[in-house]
Amino acid sequence: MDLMTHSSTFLLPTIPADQRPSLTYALVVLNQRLPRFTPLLWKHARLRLCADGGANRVYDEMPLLFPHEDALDVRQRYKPDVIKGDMDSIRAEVLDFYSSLGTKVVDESFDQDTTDLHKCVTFIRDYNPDWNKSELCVLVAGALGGRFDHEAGNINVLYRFSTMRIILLSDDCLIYLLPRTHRHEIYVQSSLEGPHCGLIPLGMPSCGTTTTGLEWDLTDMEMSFGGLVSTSNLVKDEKITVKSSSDLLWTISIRK
Ligand SMILES: Nc1ncnc2c1ncn2[C@@H]1O[C@H](COP(=O)(O)OP(=O)(O)OP(=O)(O)O)[C@@H](O)[C@H]1O
Ligand SMILES: Cc1ncc(C[n+]2csc(CCO)c2C)c(N)n1
Repeated sequence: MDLMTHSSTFLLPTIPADQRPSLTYALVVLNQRLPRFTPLLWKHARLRLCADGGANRVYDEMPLLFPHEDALDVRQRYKPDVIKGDMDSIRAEVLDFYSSLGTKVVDESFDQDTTDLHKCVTFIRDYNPDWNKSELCVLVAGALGGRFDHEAGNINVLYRFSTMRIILLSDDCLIYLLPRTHRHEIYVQSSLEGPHCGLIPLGMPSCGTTTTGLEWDLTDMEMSFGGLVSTSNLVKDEKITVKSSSDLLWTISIRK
């Protein structure tokens, strides 16, 4: 079984040259209060998208993160490459502003069956055939801590695109999928994340999950909703390992 390694180095100001693995980041900004570290994610990303009303957030809230700078300067500096969605939330002035700066606008108002995040992930997946898909990582800002139907839709995107690396982020925590096809090593950036963490068997039970590096490790344990779900667990070691018979969600808190 192949190994997949994970590390939240995108939360560091500069990504160490020896980071495991070296990833190409794309950022999707959703229509939720911008996490405070959004400018950092923006800097690391090679492609920046706003999902529909996410563009309002960049327009309204990026200047608030730089209170000593002129708002227009900040808006021009943080220009999304793409705005994609069904366009029922973006304000006309925001659309005009970014269109005039050259942002690509993809209006998919005809599709009322997939979410704006889903539409953005499709764009990223198909964007550059030269990008190695296993090294592509989608960071999603503002994915958690809001309306529960949206949160569930955002988590569903992890399952719909289970072969892509996608990380849902809020100010408080991050979530990603650990596919059952791999064994996993998670290198914890302990100055930035932890100690609280969880392993959640959403969608399907796990017949057997084994971990190392946690306060409450699992040894070939069954997990399911209605049965065992590992919440309020704690990171013990710098390296966590996980092997499971089913896909699991991994979540870890982000330090304030
Ligand atoms: N409160 C929220 N919590 C979590 N994610 C959100 C929230 N609001 C929006 N999002 C995410 O941002 C994306 C864009 O938001 P936007 O408000 O433009 O979507 P929408 O489909 O128009 O929403 P609505 O259901 O209100 O019509 C959504 O697809 C969703 O992924
Ligand atoms: C069974 C079912 N439930 C809800 C929706 C609504 N919906 C889901 S995604 C989306 C687009 C949001 O930008 C909308 C309106 C649907 N189509 N099918």
